[in-house]
Amino acid sequence: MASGPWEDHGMGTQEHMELRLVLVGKTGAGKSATGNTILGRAAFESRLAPQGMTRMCAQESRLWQGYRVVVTDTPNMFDSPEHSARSCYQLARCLLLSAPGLHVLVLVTQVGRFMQEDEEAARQVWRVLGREAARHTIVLFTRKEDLGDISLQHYVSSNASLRALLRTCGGRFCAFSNRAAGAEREAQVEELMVLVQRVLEENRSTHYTSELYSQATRLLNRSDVDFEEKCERLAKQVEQRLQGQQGDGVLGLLRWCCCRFSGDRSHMRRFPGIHVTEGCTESKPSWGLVREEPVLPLWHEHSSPG
Ligand SMILES: Nc1nc2c(ncn2[C@@H]2O[C@H](COP(=O)(O)OP(=O)(O)OP(=O)(O)O)[C@@H](O)[C@H]2O)c(=O)[nH]1
Repeated sequence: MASGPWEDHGMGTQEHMELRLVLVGKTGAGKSATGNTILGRAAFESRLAPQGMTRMCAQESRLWQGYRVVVTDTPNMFDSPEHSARSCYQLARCLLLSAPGLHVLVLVTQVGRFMQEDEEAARQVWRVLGREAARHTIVLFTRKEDLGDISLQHYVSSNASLRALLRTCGGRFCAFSNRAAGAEREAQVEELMVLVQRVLEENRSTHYTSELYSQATRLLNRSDVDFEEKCERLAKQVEQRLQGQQGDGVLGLLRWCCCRFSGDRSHMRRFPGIHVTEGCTESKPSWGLVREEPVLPLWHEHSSPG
């Protein structure tokens, strides 16, 4: 059974409790290589490829201090804002593989190459999974060796977008050199697992779930439908959800303003990207002063998702 920081999570005494980690990020960020570091073996194919190496979500696991750490590797599922059928299918596959819900979402990005696509990957994955998934997110930087003499802390504090992203993720981040081997590699895994432990503590040891995950679980219980068919069916639900959200904007604005004017900010987290420009006060609401914010969420201006 687990020892040290892992023994007291209220997760029961069952051997090999599952910890489901899902790796997401843009093409070439190092998701597969990170998965291999965590697993301690070359389980996923990791190679530089202009169009992306990983085509299908895949899952592998290892035992770690009495836990079964289950890692789901994904392709870039958010390569176009239009949400292609391929992306919806991969999202569905990812949900089915990690049902009934993920414990930790690992957002993988490269040191020195944090770009709009990384922000987009984060926003899109939270859009599909639900905004509260940010509470389960850890940002993991690959190519740690490229930092040279610069500390990771210094690196992240020098970029405003990164700072915003990390605030949204509760300040949970770490860096891997996926070229590392042996003790150095295991020390990195240990560092990540300390953050995983934090996520568990902050979420009362429960996994993250959502309506789509519930649908995935219901589908998994159907013995009359094969896995491919389950993926196809859930992909339709994913597509509908994404389409539904496009029409949710006005309703979102309305709800958001109502929350703001009533002083209740608890619902604001549900509508990331909606921002009130200067001049819109609680005593003087104005639709004209409300706009969609193209970058990360508004809540880092007001409160973190605590
Ligand atoms: N030097 C160095 N190279 C890395 C590191 N992590 C990943 N790479 C390299 O970056 C390239 C892309 O890595 P992948 O793991 O395939 O990236 P991915 O995000 O899974 O890519 P797709 O599956 O194509 O979306 C590979 O050539 C890796 O060897 C790292 O920490 N250091």
